[in-house]
Amino acid sequence: MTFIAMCKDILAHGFSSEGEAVRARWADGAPAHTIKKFAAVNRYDLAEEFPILTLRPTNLKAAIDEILWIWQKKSNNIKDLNSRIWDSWADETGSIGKAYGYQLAIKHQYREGEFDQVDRLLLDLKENPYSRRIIVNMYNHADLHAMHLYPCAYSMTFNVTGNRLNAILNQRSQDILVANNWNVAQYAVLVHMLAQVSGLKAGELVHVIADAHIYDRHIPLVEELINRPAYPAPKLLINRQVKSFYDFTVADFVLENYQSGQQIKNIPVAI
Ligand SMILES: Nc1nc(=O)c2c([nH]1)NC[C@@H]1CN(c3ccc(C(=O)N[C@@H](CCC(=O)O)C(=O)O)cc3)CN21
Ligand SMILES: O=c1ccn([C@H]2C[C@H](O)[C@@H](COP(=O)(O)O)O2)c(=O)[nH]1
Repeated sequence: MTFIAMCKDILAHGFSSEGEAVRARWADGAPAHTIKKFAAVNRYDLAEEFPILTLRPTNLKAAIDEILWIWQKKSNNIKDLNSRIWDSWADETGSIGKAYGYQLAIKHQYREGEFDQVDRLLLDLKENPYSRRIIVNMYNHADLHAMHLYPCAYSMTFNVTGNRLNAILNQRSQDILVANNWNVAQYAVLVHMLAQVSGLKAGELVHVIADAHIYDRHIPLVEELINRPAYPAPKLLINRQVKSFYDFTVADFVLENYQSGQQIKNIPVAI
């Protein structure tokens, strides 16, 4: 299983940041050190199975809500998000700065007219699916100074092979325990959504993680987690009536037979 193999690799061969100056902090102010691996590359065949972790539950509804917040609502304000996961990075107005959804709402001039990056993507998938130029990129240097946290999952490259929509998710940094299951499941759902509204089938998701890390306080939790039994992948059911990307809601997704281990309660999140 991909997650277990990656964690074993990081735990056994990871490089420790002890002794280095690190940015992230624990709630008590202590530096949040990690052990990390450079460039974890994981492939998920979405035609084969839905890649959601079964060692512990993932709140898929909340993960989809966040992906819709970024890609569909194109919002950077936690008032438009139904979970509290971004609270620590929001200012008094609820904004997380010019990050994620803010970037996807910006309109750009193309030869075909003015579009934001999501509308540009939807147009390409319908009209020019075999293009090798279908990229969505949120890592905008001009605005980094105004982002409360630099985008972690920052770009997607789409590539259609036959009738299959494949995608590479580029992530510069990942908190493996808190966010790997979350990011993989939500981007897998995004590929399914885009495929459905473009008359395509979901193909492969390739997740490239430049800095794949386990925080020091997560090490015993990960060691326990990866020794649990895994269960067969559940089935993701999607409302096939939805024809427009902008019509999807969290209610259009149902996980059938999601069997998993116990939740790990109160995982500390480095800020
Ligand atoms: N250190 C760190 N790790 C992260 O994963 C992370 C950040 N910082 N900063 C910004 C966002 C916030 N992210 C988060 C934060 C918390 C959860 C989390 O607690 N998820 C729970 C339940 C969430 C819920 O039900 O509302 C889960 O079960 O997955 C997920 C993603 C991902 N990102
Ligand atoms: O979608 C996300 C958002 C954030 N993260 C993690 C990765 C890092 O642990 C922190 C960000 O700290 P940096 O020092 O900016 O790398 O947030 C994630 O895994 N997934």
